[in-house]
Amino acid sequence: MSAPSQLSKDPRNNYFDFGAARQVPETHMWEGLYEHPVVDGGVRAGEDAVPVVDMQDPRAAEAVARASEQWGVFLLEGHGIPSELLARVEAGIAGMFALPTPEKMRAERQDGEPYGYGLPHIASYSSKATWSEGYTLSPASLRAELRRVWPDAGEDYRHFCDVMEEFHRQMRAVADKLTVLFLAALGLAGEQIAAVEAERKIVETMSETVTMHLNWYPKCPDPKRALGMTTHTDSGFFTFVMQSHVPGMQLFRRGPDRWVGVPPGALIVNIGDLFQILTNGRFRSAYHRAVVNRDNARVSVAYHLGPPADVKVAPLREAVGAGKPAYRTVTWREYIVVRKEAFATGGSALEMVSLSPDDHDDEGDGADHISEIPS
Ligand SMILES: C=C1C[C@]23C[C@@]1(O)CC[C@H]2[C@@]12CCC[C@@](C)(C(=O)O1)[C@H]2[C@@H]3C(=O)O
Ligand SMILES: O=C(O)CCC(=O)C(=O)O
Ligand SMILES: [Fe+2]
Repeated sequence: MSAPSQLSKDPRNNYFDFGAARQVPETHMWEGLYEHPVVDGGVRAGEDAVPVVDMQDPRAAEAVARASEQWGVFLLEGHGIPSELLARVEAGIAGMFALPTPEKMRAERQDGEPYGYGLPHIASYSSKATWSEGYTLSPASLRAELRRVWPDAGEDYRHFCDVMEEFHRQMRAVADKLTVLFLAALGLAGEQIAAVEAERKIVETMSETVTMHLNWYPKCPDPKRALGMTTHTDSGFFTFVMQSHVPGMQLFRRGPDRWVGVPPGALIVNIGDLFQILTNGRFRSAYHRAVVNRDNARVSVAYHLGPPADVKVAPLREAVGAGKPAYRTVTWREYIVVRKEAFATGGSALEMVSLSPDDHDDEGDGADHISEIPS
């Protein structure tokens, strides 16, 4: 059985015990994490303030368009998910990761398998290990999946499944509403969507393919040298990230190069690479990473939405207009392979599927295309 990368780093016991670590070992020590300054992205941060979209605002679609074009990320308010549910999700996840390692390892994700306990794909693309644990789940197979952790299907199991299913139900409803806002932001009205096969397929299938990735970032004795999640863009259409009360997500922005700390509390929406392709580059995906801290362990949940793995994604006719498609057609499955290559070369996966790489301008403001993964 092959172990997830971070778990295999310590040859003495085959997993790394974060709770017992008094310092960051060489295996988990990253260079150059603070090459660029870190600034606060709170509401009063002027041009560094991460955009906020209130779903209840009659002009929400305009705000979605602006934020998706200029940042590729926004904080979502007015979504109606009770904070009490989000607190239960957080407590449930913290409880699951607090289980003894051998119990979690029963659900270890196997090579080539999409779901299970273990670090995300991108963790295996770096030689250094991250200060985190992960669990990837499909809501469709949640109960069967979690029986691997809790074979007795007792009270803890039932409670965790109930909480995560309720979270999924509510997130799915928010995703449907946000999809309508995204389409309105692109100038596509309901009748047009129904009439155009590609758009109809996207709207209908997106919430069937949800993947949840649970992240656990333990307290770290030397947080400036360790990293919770490697710098990346999400690859699907869009992702919701719930990061409760402990901050940790940072966004990379150009002009000047800096990391913007995302304030905790609200639901975060990240535009993914396939959405950038679909909108012919109008909406931009954003590089982000997760840092760790000394005083608090942190939980986050990423709720990834995208097309079925083998559906072809190409720039929408309406987004291309009289211009040219900026990207070739790709499936999500193909794109994940391209992204792995991009990590190996330090390049940009979007650029690798771009039809006119020379047209990209790498200078300028934060919305510009970034052709290398920022360190
Ligand atoms: C649906 C998915 C998006 C994801 C790959 C995956 O198949 C399941 C895990 C997701 C995740 C979570 C952490 C960061 C990320 C880049 C990774 O390696 O695994 C994302 C993937 C993605 O957005 O490409
Ligand atoms: O934990 C975070 O803040 C980031 C998580 C993330 O980017 C992801 O799971 O895709
Ligand atoms: Fe992400």
